[in-house]
Amino acid sequence: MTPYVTPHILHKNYAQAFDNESLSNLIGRDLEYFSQAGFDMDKITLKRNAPVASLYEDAIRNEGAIISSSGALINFSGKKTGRSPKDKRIVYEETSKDNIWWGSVNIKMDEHTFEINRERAIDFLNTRDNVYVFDGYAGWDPKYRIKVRVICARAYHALFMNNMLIRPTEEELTNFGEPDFIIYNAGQFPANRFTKGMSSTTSVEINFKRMEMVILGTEYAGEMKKGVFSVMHYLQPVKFGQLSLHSSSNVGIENGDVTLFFGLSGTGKTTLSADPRRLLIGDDEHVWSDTGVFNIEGGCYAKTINLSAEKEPEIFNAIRFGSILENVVYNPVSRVPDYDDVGITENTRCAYPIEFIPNAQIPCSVDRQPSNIIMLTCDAFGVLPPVSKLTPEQASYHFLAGYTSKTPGTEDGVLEPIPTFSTCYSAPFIVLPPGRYAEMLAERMARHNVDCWLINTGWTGGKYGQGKRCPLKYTRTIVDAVHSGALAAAEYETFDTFGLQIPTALEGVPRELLNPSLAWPDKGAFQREVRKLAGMFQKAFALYERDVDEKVRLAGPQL
Ligand SMILES: Nc1ncnc2c1ncn2[C@@H]1O[C@H](COP(=O)(O)OP(=O)(O)O)[C@@H](O)[C@H]1O
Ligand SMILES: C=C(OP(=O)(O)O)C(=O)O
Ligand SMILES: [Mn+2]
Repeated sequence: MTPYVTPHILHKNYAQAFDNESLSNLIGRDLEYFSQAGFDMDKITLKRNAPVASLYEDAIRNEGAIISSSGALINFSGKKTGRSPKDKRIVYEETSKDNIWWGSVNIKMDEHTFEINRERAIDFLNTRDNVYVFDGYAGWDPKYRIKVRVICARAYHALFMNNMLIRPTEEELTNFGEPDFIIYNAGQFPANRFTKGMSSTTSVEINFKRMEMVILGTEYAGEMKKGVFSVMHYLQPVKFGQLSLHSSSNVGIENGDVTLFFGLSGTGKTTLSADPRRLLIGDDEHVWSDTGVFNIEGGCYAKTINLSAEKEPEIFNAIRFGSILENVVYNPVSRVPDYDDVGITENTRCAYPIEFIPNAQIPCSVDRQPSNIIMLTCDAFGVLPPVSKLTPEQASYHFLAGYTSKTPGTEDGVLEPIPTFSTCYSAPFIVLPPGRYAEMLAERMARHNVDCWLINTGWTGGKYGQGKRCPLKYTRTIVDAVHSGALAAAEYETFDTFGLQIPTALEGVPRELLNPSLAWPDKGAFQREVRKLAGMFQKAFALYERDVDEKVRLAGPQL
């Protein structure tokens, strides 16, 4: 079969895009690349940057996808419905060996095993009739962006990355050239457990020397977008000298003030950054550069569990033609999604292009330094106050400690909120030693005089199972007060043991909620949980103690 190249979705004139001459260029160059990589070009049909409509058709025809009542494509990722951190590895080679933070997060893989898995992925892709290619960018700032190529067997995965990467213009696509990073996604096919270094049939691996990623044995689409983030979390500091952030970001419509929201999965980055009073720069991955802030991605990946038009209208309305709903249960007659049904997983998701959010800042970058940093934590112990103001030392301390919980479903095997210390609020994606990100953050915060807030979107009035999660409306009121300046001007009291400054009053938020010692009915139980959590902080922070200033070490909880 002759390989063909389909026009990019943004192209206005299909007829022109099928013009033979412009196509032959692409085919010539791509043929060479794909043949060299081992693709059987006589057998497979390559679909490069295929139109959304045709990806819909293929996903429906070949993968059991369904069109939802609002036009989104409902897909299923199979057995894995969250990330597989235990099966994630980085290749140990001369460029990575002295840079990477090796340890429990970054498991070593040898170069030969990578080649075996890469070949296995390509062999699998060669058994398919259709192989999808999506070429796009990561990073909205042309100075710091990279070109990413995704090669996969499912139309669903191609559409997912069409939504999550930055979509090139027709001209950019024609002149795309060699990609900087390639993802081979053969997720339907297992890794061979007898291959040296494999511990299961799932394998997600990055090779920084080859600048390639191979996925076997998991079809969870989120692995690809977080793979791109891991690469940027490496390249931005190492190659460009810029700070990559696992954060969302938005900018004030009136005064152009920029806010970064750090947070591990499920803490509220996506939910809280979609704010009708502000323009959305991005919901998950950014770079704080010398000149401002830019988004790494071209789309958002929202959790849809218990989603409602009333509570989260921007996200609810982004679920339409072109969006992908992942593992969402739907009514088989009406095709209406049931966001309350967690029968498949609690980690139900929707991936949509960022322009589906009405007040998105496009291009997704600003030439302004941040004014506020919000560190989101989801405290399952119900101990931390819903908001506290951090000193620069406390900011460094909490960033390194990264205390929060893993939310159900996002990682394989996590069934209820599990307290965790996720350094830099991005442990599953961290590549370099945490101190490197923390130093850059502290330096930038000091240089630009940024205010920092710790916001607990987790439990209040009792621990998980007893208290309740901080109602979203109060968290939104708190975030509004950060932006209006009302919080900066508030009166503060000290929250003992943790030494945190908490506002004594804030309009729209009940007084007893602001101070957890008032919210807990059982004071003795509260004190015990405070001490328990403080002890956990101290234990977790021991890892970083030697590398930080005395002042930062003392900024943590004191028993
Ligand atoms: N107080 C709160 N603040 C933020 N999100 C909340 C709150 N209470 C409940 N939620 C829910 O928690 C989830 C947060 O997920 P999300 O914003 O996607 O997190 P992230 O983008 O950090 O992974 C959403 O389902 C949201 O509706
Ligand atoms: C997609 C993920 O991240 P987030 O929940 O931060 O969007 C993830 O952790 O798999
Ligand atoms: Mn998110």
